[in-house]
Amino acid sequence: MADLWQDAMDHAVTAARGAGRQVVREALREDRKVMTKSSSVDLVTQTDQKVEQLIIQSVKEKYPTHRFIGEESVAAGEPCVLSDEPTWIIDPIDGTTNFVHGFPFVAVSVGFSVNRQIEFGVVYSCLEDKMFTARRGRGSFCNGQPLQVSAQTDVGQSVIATEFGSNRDPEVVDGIFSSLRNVLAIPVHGVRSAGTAAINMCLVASGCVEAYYEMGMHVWDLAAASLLVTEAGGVLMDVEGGPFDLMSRRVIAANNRSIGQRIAREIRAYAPVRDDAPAHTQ
Ligand SMILES: O=P(O)(O)O[C@H]1[C@H](O)[C@@H](O)[C@H](O)[C@H](O)[C@@H]1O
Ligand SMILES: [Mg+2]
Ligand SMILES: [Mg+2]
Repeated sequence: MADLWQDAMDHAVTAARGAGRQVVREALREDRKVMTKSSSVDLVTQTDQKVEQLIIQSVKEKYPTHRFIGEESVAAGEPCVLSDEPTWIIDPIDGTTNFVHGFPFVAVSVGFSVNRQIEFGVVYSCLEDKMFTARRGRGSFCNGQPLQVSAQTDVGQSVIATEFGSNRDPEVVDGIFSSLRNVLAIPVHGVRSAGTAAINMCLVASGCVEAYYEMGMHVWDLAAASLLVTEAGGVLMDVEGGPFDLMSRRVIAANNRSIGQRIAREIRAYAPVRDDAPAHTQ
């Protein structure tokens, strides 16, 4: 059967690869002017803004009725609304801190939802030149090769990915370290941070790490890569073990439910302001 969204997915792949190769990688050769958003450690550059505008413009020309949630557009005051309408969910640079410092994990992330369900996800890891793609019901791939989550069932034989985020509120930082301590003391083989939610989730999809958890990231960090995880056979859940909610800013992505639930028991959960809270949706 013909795939209704194949053209759109092809467009996302071309746009993400083009932006990653021609804009992000080129910008890494030059001085990067760094600006801040919500705090002094929440970074943004002109490259983030340029990539987002390039992708949105190219999509608008082809699909004038489609909607957008873009990280830098929301930062500039655009609403963050996930409706039933076809919506492109864009993180122009996932891993901006990495980008600023030349730490080599930087991704362009493009998710696409219809009826609040992710139809396809595209994550281009710019420096690794890896194109991660997933289409709902049709599997996950890296550079065209199928992906499968790890078969590990013993959490004690697992590697877990997480991030420290950009919230330096002492209570939030204490919670992060308390969770990290508990996870390490399970004990697991190790804990890793790629510096980007999207790449951490692609690592789960690739079978390199068994689970990734974080609180405080946003819908644009998760949208595309969430489908990579499930289409590779993994599961998504809330950090307290309940159903995953794309707008909640909380996630566990795991290779299977039992490892996900085991990690959930160790997390000191908090509730960040949701992406669909009124201040973000007007
Ligand atoms: O702002 P960008 O798009 O680089 O994304 C975020 C990461 O993806 C988070 O996992 C991570 O924890 C950081 O909060 C980071 O900001
Ligand atoms: Mg991001
Ligand atoms: Mg970003």
